Amino acid sequence: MSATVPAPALSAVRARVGVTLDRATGRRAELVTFHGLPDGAEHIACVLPAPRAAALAAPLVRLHSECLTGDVFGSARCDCGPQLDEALRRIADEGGAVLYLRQEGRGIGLYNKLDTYLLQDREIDTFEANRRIGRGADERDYSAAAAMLRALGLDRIRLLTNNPDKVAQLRAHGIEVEAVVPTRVHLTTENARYLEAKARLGGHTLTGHQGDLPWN
Ligand SMILES: Nc1nc2c(ncn2[C@@H]2O[C@H](COP(=O)(O)OP(=O)(O)OP(=O)(O)O)[C@@H](O)[C@H]2O)c(=O)[nH]1
Ligand SMILES: [Zn+2]
Repeated sequence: MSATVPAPALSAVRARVGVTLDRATGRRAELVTFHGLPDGAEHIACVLPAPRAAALAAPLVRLHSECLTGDVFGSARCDCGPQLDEALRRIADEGGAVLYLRQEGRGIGLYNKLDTYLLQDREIDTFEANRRIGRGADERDYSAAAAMLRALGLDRIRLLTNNPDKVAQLRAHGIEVEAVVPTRVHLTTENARYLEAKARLGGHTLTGHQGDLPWN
């Protein structure tokens, strides 16, 4: 009689690798990989343990959508680089996780995003530019993020975001978002048009800014 090999559990943790994060004040973290994520992409979690004083609050979580231009090269066209730094620092202070989601260009991919930048250079906003190349304004789906949170045992969280769609999608997947914590508004002259489009067309609630926002 042959033994039955159990099918691997859907979306389980594959490996936890210890690293020191210079970007988050030298704190130790774990980079976590997964088996069986619903979209098959190589999403990764960066888990930071809670310091003792913060251990009672629900963990603080950021779903960070990949932005190679902003995260790696520091492009000033968007606010992704400063948002990633802010998230790592705050989560290092409070305990939680950054899920680094491979959803470049709000799901359209890097080359397509760079094509839309050429359109944006002709005064077309970031959402319309996606549509002009035949793609959705925002194609992101957070079911993999929900599966990662579940595999990490993080079913009850505080979510660091200004994007209501992330909250709605996680809740629809059964993640208890106990509180929504706004990220700072990293406004510069170069990214002002991008942020204005997020607030006006993307439904983002940009409130965490000291002083008036130019589009209010
Ligand atoms: N298509 C497209 N994608 C962009 C552009 N600028 C940034 N992105 C992508 O947008 C994603 C970040 O999304 P945002 O809308 O800035 O912020 P968010 O993550 O939805 O919301 P927050 O949680 O509040 O930060 C990343 O995947 C970036 O690659 C752009 O001009 N066009
Ligand atoms: Zn960006």
